This record gives sequence, structure tokens and C-alpha cells, in this order.
Amino acid sequence: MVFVPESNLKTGGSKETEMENSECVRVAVNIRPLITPELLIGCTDIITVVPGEPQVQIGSHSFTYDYVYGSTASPSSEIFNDCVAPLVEALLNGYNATVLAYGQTGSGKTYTMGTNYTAEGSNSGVIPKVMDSIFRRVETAKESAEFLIRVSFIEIFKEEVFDLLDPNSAVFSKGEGVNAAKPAVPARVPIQIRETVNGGITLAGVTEAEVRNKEEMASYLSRGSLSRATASTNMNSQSRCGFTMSFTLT
Ligand SMILES: Nc1ncnc2c1ncn2[C@@H]1O[C@H](COP(=O)(O)OP(=O)(O)OP(=O)(O)O)[C@@H](O)[C@H]1O
Repeated sequence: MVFVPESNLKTGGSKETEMENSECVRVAVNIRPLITPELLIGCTDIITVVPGEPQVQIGSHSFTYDYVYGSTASPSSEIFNDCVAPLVEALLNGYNATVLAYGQTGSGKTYTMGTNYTAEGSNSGVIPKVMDSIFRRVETAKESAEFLIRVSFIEIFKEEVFDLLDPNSAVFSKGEGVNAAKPAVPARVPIQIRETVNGGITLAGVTEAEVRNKEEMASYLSRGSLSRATASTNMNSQSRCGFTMSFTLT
């Protein structure tokens, strides 16, 4: 997992700038336990965590990160407090922040991020915790400020970008909400990636749904999860998704 408060990023090649960049990108490793199918075929853990250090050892190789969770390191439940809560704080102070889960298929990205959130399911995972934290803060600040909060949810599948909140997609057009059955072949049209006049990147026409409370945000997260093209842990999976929250102080 990589987390970046974006507005601290600077471009340019000076040594000083490179150092600033390396400091504002932080990397955490979350080691997941072996799951039942792996245990049944006799898999064993090959990663050891160096006690008291954010370092793991695989055979004779050592790797050091900013944080290590899982296995015999800190419990995974601490990821949010250590790595993400400061970014939520920064977000509400006008910074941009990105949390990127990176790893081989089946390594635990969806589980760690909580992207397969369902209203009935558990509230663990980074995104549900971010939602909790944001709306608690918004509730506290609502006397003095008003926030306009929007969400978008995209999937990158076989190098094409799809809008998981597209109201015209097969899942949404059924109008059956969160419990709608996932169609075998979703009728989806990829969205275009365009460059803006100031050199930024934009996703043309992506749905940016306005949300007023945690329940609304959670319903977009779970409805978007249903629209994903592939289930996780399929070794052929080429699906990656991104949930974006944007804030405007009005
Ligand atoms: N920390 C954890 N503790 C217990 N089980 C976990 C943990 N992380 C992941 N798992 C389990 O491991 C399996 C694979 O996890 P997950 O689906 O999150 O992988 P993924 O990296 O998102 O895969 P893909 O790239 O294919 O979407 C799931 O059965 C999940 O429940």
C-alpha cells in the first residue's frame, strides 16, 4: 500500500526536490494470513517480520518499509490510524491525498481497502473507515462550514476505464439497488481519458455523485462494487478500481 498527500508533491529534478518527494510517499506492507484453499494444498508462510522493525525477510533478502502490518507485526486494524487518518485530516484542510493498494491478484487489496463493501457486511477496510471519519468530522463542523461531497468509482479493466456508477449500466438500469443480481456480461461502454487545458488528466463524463451522508456514500461504494467486471482472487483478474471522494467548502 502506498499513500501520498498529493499537494506536497513537487516536480523537478533537484536533489532537494527528490528528497521531498521520497518523504511524502510512504509505503506500508500488509501481510495477509494464508487462506483455507492455500492451507489445504500445503502452502506455508515464507515471510518473517523483523521484531520491532518495519522490515520483512524472505529467505536471505530483507525489505524495509515505512510500516509493516499483519503476521507478527502490528495488527492490520492499525493501518487506518497510522497511515490514513492523517490523510483524512489533510483532505479536510484542502490537500489531495491518494491511497493506492498494490499487489499480486489475491494478495488482499480488496480486503484491506474494503472495496467490496456491502451495507450488511463488515465495516472494516480503509474506505469504510475513511467514510466514518469524514462524516464524523463533517457533522462536527456543520455549524461553521458546509461541505459539498462527491464520489466517483471507476474500474480499469483490460486497459479500458469504466464508470462503476454509470446509471445506464446494466446493474443500475435494473433499478434494484444494492441487492441487484450481477449480470453475467455487463453492457458497459468505456469512458475516455482526456487531457485538460492545463495538462491534467480527466475522465470524460464520469459520474460524480453528490452525497449528503455516510449511508449515501456507502450505497455508491456497494453499488459500484457490484458493477465490477470480475470477482477477486481470480488469477486472471485484470481489474483495478478507484474510489474518489472530492470536497468543496461552500
Ligand atoms: N488481512 C487478511 N486477513 C484475512 N483474510 C484476508 C486478508 N486479506 C485478504 N484476505 C482474504 O484473501 C483473499 C484474497 O483477498 P482479496 O480479494 O482482497 O485480494 P485482491 O488483491 O483484491 O485480489 P484481486 O487483485 O484478484 O482483486 C480473500 O479471500 C480475502 O478474504
